[in-house]
Amino acid sequence: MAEIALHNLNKTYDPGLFKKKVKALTDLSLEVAPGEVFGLIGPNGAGKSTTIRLILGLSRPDSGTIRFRGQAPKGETIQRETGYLPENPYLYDHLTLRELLAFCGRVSGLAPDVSARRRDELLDKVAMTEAQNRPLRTFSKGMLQRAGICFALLHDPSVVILDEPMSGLDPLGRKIVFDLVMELKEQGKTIFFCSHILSDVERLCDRIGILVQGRLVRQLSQSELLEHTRSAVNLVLAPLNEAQQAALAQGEGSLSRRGGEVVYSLPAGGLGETIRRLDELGIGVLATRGEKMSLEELFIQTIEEHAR
Ligand SMILES: Nc1ncnc2c1ncn2[C@@H]1O[C@H](COP(=O)(O)OP(=O)(O)OP(=O)(O)O)[C@@H](O)[C@H]1O
Repeated sequence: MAEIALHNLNKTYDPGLFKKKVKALTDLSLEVAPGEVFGLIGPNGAGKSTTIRLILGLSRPDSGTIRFRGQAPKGETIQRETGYLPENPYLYDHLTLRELLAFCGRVSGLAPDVSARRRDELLDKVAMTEAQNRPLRTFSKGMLQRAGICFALLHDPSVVILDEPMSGLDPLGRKIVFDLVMELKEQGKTIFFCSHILSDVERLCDRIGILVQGRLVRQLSQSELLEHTRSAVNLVLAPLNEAQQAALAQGEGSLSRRGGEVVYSLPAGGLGETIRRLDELGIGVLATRGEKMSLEELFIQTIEEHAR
C-alpha cells in the first residue's frame, strides 16, 4: 500500500475581491511507496509547496482525494508520523535552538532523555552544537534552515517532507543536509521533497515528478531517469534561418544556444533519422558531441516541450 496517495487533486486559490483566481493544481495524481524517496521538481509557481501543504492537511483541495497509508489523513497521525520542513521555516525567534528543541520534544511526547539524545545527535549532524544557546533571531538564513531540519526530525518521523531543504545553505551546509537525507533514506524513511537543486534530486531520488503549471507532466523512476539521461547527443549546427528553426522545433530534440553555438540535443537512438532530416532541411552539422544529459537538461527540455 502506498504511504502517500494523491488522486486527481485540484486546487484553486481565491485571493479575494477583484483579483483573479489562481489554479495551482490540476488533476494531480501520484503515489509514494513506503521507503521511497520522491522528488517533486518544477519551475517557480508550479505548485510544489501547494502539493506539500495538501499532503499535510494544511490546506484543502477543491476536489480529489489524499490518502496517508490508505486512510484520510488525520491531524494527529500526520503530526506524529511526519516531519515537515517548510520552505521558509518560521520558528519562535525569542527561543534559543536548545529551548526550541526541548519544546518540540515535549509537544511530541518524547521522554526527556530520548529528546535530549535526539537533540544532541541532530545538532551534531547539522553542525549546530555550538550555536544551540543562541536565540533564533540571531541566526542567518542557512542556520535557520539547519534549525528547521532539527525541528522536523527530532521525533524521528517515518515520513519526512522537505520543502526546499537546501535553500539558503552554503556548499558545506548543502553537503551536510544531502548526507542527512541520504542517511534517512538508508534508514528506510519515506521522503517527499521539492528542490531546485536538480543534481541533488538526481542523486537522492528513487522517483521524480515534474510539475509544470500545476500539472504533473512527467514521472520517472531512477532507472527511467538513467535511460533518459544516459545517451544524449548534442549536434552543433550551422546558423539557422527562421524556417529551419521552426521545422526543428517540431522534432523530438531541443534547440539551445550555448556560448555562441546553436546546439540541437536529442536522444542518441534517433540520430540516424535526425541526420537525414537535417540534410533535407539543408542544415549543416558542424560538430557532434556525445554526452550524458543531466536531469537539468531533461527538465528544461520537458518544460520547453510543454510550452510548445
Ligand atoms: N495563498 C495563496 N494565495 C494565492 N495564490 C497562491 C497562494 N499560495 C500559492 N499561490 C499561487 O499558487 C501557485 C503555486 O504556488 P506554489 O507556492 O505551490 O508554487 P511552488 O512550485 O512551490 O513555487 P516555488 O518554486 O517558487 O516555491 C502560484 O501561482 C502561486 O502564486
